[in-house]
Amino acid sequence: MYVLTSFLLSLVTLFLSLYLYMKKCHKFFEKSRIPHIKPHWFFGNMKDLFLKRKDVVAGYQDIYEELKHHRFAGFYMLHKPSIMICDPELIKIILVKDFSYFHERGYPRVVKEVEPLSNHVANMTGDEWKNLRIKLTGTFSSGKMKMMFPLVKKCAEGIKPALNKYYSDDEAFDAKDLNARFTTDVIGSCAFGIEANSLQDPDSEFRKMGKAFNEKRWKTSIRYLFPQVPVFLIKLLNLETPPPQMTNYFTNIVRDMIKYREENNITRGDFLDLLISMKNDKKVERPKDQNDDVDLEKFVSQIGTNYKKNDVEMTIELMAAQCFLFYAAGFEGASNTLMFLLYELAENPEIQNKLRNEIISAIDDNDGEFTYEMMRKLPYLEMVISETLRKHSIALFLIRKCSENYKIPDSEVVIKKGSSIVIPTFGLHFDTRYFEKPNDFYPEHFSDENKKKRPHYVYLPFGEGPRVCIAERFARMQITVGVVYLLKDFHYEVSPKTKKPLEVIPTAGGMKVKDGIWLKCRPL
Ligand code: HEM
Repeated sequence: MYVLTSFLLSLVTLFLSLYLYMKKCHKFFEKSRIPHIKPHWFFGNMKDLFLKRKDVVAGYQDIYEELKHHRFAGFYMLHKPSIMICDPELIKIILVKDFSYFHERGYPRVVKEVEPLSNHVANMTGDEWKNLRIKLTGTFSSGKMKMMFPLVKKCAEGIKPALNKYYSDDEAFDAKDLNARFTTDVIGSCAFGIEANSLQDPDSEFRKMGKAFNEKRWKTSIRYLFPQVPVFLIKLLNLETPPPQMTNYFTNIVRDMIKYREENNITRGDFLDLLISMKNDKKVERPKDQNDDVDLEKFVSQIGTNYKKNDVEMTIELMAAQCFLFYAAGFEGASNTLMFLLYELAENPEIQNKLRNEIISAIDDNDGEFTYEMMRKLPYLEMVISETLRKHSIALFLIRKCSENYKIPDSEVVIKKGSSIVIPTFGLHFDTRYFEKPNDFYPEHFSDENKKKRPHYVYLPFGEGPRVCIAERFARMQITVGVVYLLKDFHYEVSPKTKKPLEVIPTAGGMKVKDGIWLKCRPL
């Protein structure tokens, strides 16, 4: 009896302590005088999400719908307060003008000694990030993209033979798998300088390694939940991202490739070449490029001058990590955008036909050749890509961590150092104030006329400000080339195997579609 009473008393005390703690945390917005949604005492504003009554996308959309008429407002992830910025002008101030307060995303720290491949520019912070970002920004200029165009095109030539395997026996194919293999070949060629050949051989070693990395993203989620987990536990529980055998595999490719190129004086015009030239010319702080359309001066002024400018030593490990970036930060974005685009075209045959006509007549007018310059002459394709990136944005939201107490302009509210800021990409992309038909696939959202009508900073597929996606040009080029090669020889339709509605799950790497997207294709 005594044991039972003590047990019950302990339970009640525990529950009461938890209740009082949560209540105290949930006073934050009230005390700060920030408008917010009334929280549940335990779940905060995440009740439907935690009880799986709603998926993550729908859950966040509901929060945005409740908050969207405020310039900024608060919500609680369990006990943790987050501030959502809804006003486009304020979004601009936070992402660009007052960037120096918001230069971090608050990602879990990288332990360089045990996970050197994660030591890439997307994960870096402070001066380390600034110095490397300045150095790498020029490697994604239009001039450099023109150099990489033939490599991407060569990979895209593998799409036709890969698809030919599917239409012959009238079977549906998985658009997710096909585009993942194309993206893998592009990463192999442009970042690592190898022929990955995964379009023809789905079991190629390079594809298997990349696939394994993307499937292991749940480990990243654990690191988000426990950002300060000690190194010995990371090792003990195998939480290194990526795991050691993957680190060895990708680092060895880079090491061997650099040695081979240096010994044989070989250049290919790829990303690795650019890294090698940085390694060998330590004094060059930024890549020199006459053909550069990257405004580095503006970029440097945006990131602020209060940082220690230092040259970066390009070690093999650091170079390997930047090559791996194409997997870690770029893979899901590029391959998913192509997958969703194909799905939307299969669902919307009129759009598909209009797009194909544009592509085929541009190629015909150019003596049957698809060239880099032609990419600018495909306005409808650009609209279709932009609409795909709106409706199927890879990121549910952008995040920033406040690095110093920050007074929100035209308000009395001070955002405390360490607070999380959420910019609701998805919410903005589906807001009828900015996009007339948010739930449709409607490329006219991106006609010149409609673009002019919208405020800036409501369309954010690649983010904005100095921490914007470094590779937007590369990603757009890869997607454009991919779509040209997918459409010029084949027509796409939904099949009885196509799952509707699609089950989309946001993960640390981007949106994932459960069970793939099964389509039918027939040759033209
Ligand atoms: C369609 C394809 C892609 C999409 C939609 C996309 C989108 C994004 C977004 C939303 C961000 C966050 C921006 C912010 O916080 O403001 C980002 C960051 C980044 N992306 Fe991409 N991305 C794509 C492809 C790529 C590729 C191919 C690479 C390859 C190198 C890449 C490299 C990066 C890097 C390095 C960052 C972090 C930049 C920094 O912190 O300085 N992305 N991307």
